Amino acid sequence: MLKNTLEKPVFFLESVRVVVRCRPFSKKEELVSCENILDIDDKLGQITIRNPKAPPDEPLKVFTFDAVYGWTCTQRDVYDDAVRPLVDSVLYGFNGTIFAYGQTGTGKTHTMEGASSDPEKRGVIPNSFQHIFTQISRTQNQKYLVRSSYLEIYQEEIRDLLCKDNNKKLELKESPDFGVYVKDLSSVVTKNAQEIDIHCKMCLSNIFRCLYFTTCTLLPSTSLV
Ligand SMILES: Nc1ncnc2c1ncn2[C@@H]1O[C@H](COP(=O)(O)OP(=O)(O)OP(=O)(O)O)[C@@H](O)[C@H]1O
Repeated sequence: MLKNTLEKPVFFLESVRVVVRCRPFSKKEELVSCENILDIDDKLGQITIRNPKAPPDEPLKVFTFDAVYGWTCTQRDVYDDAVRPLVDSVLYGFNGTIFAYGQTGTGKTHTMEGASSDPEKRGVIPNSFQHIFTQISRTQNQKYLVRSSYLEIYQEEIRDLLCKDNNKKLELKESPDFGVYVKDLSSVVTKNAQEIDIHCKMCLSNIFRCLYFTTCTLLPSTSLV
């Protein structure tokens, strides 16, 4: 009997988790002596914000999240804690989305893409590709089909970044069978992380982005026991 090496993932109790990553000051912010107004408590998942212009008796504003990551957190820390369990559950057959949100310059691209040349600086996207294909290569009694799509949502308009004519605006639809989907969005079958990387690089030159996400569909097919 062939052994299934895919471990049952640790599921989060919540179906939606909100985590916050606070980036360090940029050189420019240091040069103009920006003042830190945040206090991060990663054990409690809390961020406390002090309004520097407020009178001293004004209460601090405290916000609680599922997790918070301070400026010393590495790309690997963020991946292992916030993303790895979700990707594991996708490999187990569940749907999962990782969505980066924040105002310009807050670190979405750094967190999601990072610098692909340095393994320590790789972000969520390349790390999840690596994770998915490593796990697939270790699984012996299950076959996977990985399809990748790359799209941009900018000012309410959806563009297919794998399509040469990406000026065509796509529509968001809902079907009783698949749920919400993007009509006519192209997808390519990908066999390894490098192939996805090549597709992403082709797409990146076309991006003028405000928000994006990638989707990977994993379709377990025949189970060989
Ligand atoms: N955790 C971090 N550690 C070190 N540098 C960071 C971190 N997060 C972001 N930066 C740096 O801060 C700058 C802005 O980050 P980034 O480009 O990722 O922001 P963004 O949210 O994607 O902005 P935009 O919406 O304008 O594209 C970059 O120079 C990036 O390298």
